[in-house]
Amino acid sequence: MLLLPALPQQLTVRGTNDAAPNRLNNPCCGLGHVAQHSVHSAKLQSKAHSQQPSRPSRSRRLQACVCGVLAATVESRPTILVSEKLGTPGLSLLEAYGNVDQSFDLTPEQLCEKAKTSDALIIRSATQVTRAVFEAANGKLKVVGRAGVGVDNVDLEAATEYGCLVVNAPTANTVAAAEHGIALLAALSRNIAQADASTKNGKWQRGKYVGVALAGKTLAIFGFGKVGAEVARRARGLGLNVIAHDPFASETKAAALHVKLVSFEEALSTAEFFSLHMPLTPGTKGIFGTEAFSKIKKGARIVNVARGGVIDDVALAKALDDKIVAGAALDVFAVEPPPADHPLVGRPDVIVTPHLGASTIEAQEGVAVEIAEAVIDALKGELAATAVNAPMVPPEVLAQLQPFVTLAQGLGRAATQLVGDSGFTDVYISYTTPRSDDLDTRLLRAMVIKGILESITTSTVNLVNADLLAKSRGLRIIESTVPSEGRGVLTSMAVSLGTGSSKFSAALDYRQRVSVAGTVKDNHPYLIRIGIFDVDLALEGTVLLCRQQDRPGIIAAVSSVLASNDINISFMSVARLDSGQDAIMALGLDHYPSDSCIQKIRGVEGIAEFCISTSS
Ligand SMILES: NC(=O)c1ccc[n+]([C@@H]2O[C@H](COP(=O)([O-])OP(=O)(O)OC[C@H]3O[C@@H](n4cnc5c(N)ncnc54)[C@H](O)[C@@H]3O)[C@@H](O)[C@H]2O)c1
Ligand SMILES: O=C(O)[C@H](O)COP(=O)(O)O
Repeated sequence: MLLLPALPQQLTVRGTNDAAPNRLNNPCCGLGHVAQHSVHSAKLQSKAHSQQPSRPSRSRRLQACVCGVLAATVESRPTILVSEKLGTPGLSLLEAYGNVDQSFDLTPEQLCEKAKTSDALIIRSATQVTRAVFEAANGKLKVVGRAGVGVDNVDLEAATEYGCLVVNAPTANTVAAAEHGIALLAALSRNIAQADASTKNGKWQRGKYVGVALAGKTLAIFGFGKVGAEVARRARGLGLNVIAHDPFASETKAAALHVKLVSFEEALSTAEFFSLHMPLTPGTKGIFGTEAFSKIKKGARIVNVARGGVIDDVALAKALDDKIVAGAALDVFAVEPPPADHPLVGRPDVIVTPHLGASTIEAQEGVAVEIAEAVIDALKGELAATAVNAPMVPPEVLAQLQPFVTLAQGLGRAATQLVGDSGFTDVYISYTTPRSDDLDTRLLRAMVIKGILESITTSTVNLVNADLLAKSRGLRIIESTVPSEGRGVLTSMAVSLGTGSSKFSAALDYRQRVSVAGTVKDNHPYLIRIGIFDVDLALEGTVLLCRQQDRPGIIAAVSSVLASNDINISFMSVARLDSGQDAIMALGLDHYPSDSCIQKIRGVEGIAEFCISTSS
């Protein structure tokens, strides 16, 4: 006997043959007859008769499907911690949806403490969201929203491990950053900041602050992404010749802006001005170091509105001392604010701004709205378009896959519940689909993994971390598609686990894998195969699965035990290999049977094995 762990949804088993007589409502009423009829109906086919249980509305069920993807549903008003100044329009959106806690300048300890009770955290660049924050939150934190682009202040690995979605606002401050880059470029070429300070100091030093022209010079952009491209557009308007280095940029996009893509070395040796616009990653950290400055064109000027860490400050100070670099304009620093003894901040050949790239009224309103919407969507369980640590599923794909999300999770769970003591590492997921060539399986795969892992780990499993958790537990996911007729996205799905043993041996297929298959009918998930038996039962509620001899009386005996324990049967499905051979029966139960009832079922003659699956 096997008592299967709980399914998370409160659902009830039911069948599809709605026109069939409703005799199973009361197991004392003709159950044996109906069961016998079903058994003899077809070889390896089951007949199903059902009572329609009350169920959640379709819209609620679909909402639950999507919420399950991110496990980000929040029952009451969510708590949204805003740890840095956020534009008013974004705050208004957040306040309409949840309880907003605006707490600025938190110490790391205070942030951890607040994370324990916050569903969402909204930050800019000053808040360090470390592993400790996710550890303290322990799953409570569903989403971190970065009101801006750079997420280098968020430990993405830890966020993913804890199933916390990270979203950003990648577009609203692009122009502001580009404009700041251009402003610094102009200021740097004409000594604006130094001349301003000198003049305000009572001096009139026209000879000292002679600048250099931009027009006709070459600007090298490092990082030809959103900001880099906008800087290029503006720089060309100033008469600069623009080249760019970006290993991942498209030639077409560059050509459209009349920008030549070049190697790192060529950019260094060719340009008079440098503007940095790449993200801070392990690959770009300190990329402007001693070696780069040894190759740079003498007298170059550097603007950095990207991230402080991409420049090695000591190496730049040396290059300035050696007059290899003529000047620098820095908006960003490896540590912000920079310490008093920073090697660059106090120099007369360096101008600095306190990370102002995104600080225009327009950009701040834009990022605030962009991030508020993304965070609210995530809290509602919808997939955010600006997810940083989760696959992006386009809305149209999501709409098509929604009905299969519950099925995928249910199959993963059902298969896992049927595994014996030997465990498993190989997970085979097969999609029968008319769209075998372009089916995006990431969402369904994540939900199968969620179904599998939920019963064996305390970690939150969702679309964000499913693949990672599967890998960390040594699971090997093998996906395949089987072409089918039709126009839908999917006909059916099967999940098989590579294990030699099952607690319910009828669940083993011909390859000795625990195997279940299912489909979606009228937006409800159904099991259509267990092992080598075809069945037809809704993947919901409490189900009693029995393997028994195919002979009269057994089904009646089991239902009589249930009836004497006042357990209503809502649905049944019977399948057999051949007349007189093994058969399996699935009974939907309104209640979970008591221990004594289970003992009595165990005692029914002819029952070889049975198990109970329940959602409550
Ligand atoms: N100072 C500010 O206030 C401010 C404002 C906005 C953005 N930023 C920063 O500016 C940078 C760019 O932002 P974005 O929105 O354009 O990002 P983006 O992702 O659109 O562009 C970044 C580009 O850098 C490229 N890149 C990656 N590695 C590279 C490498 N080793 N060498 C050259 N290029 C490389 C990428 O291919 C990409 O095209 C980010 O670091 C962001 O945080 C700063
Ligand atoms: O990455 C960004 O978006 C910029 O660095 C802006 O940072 P901020 O929001 O702290 O101004």
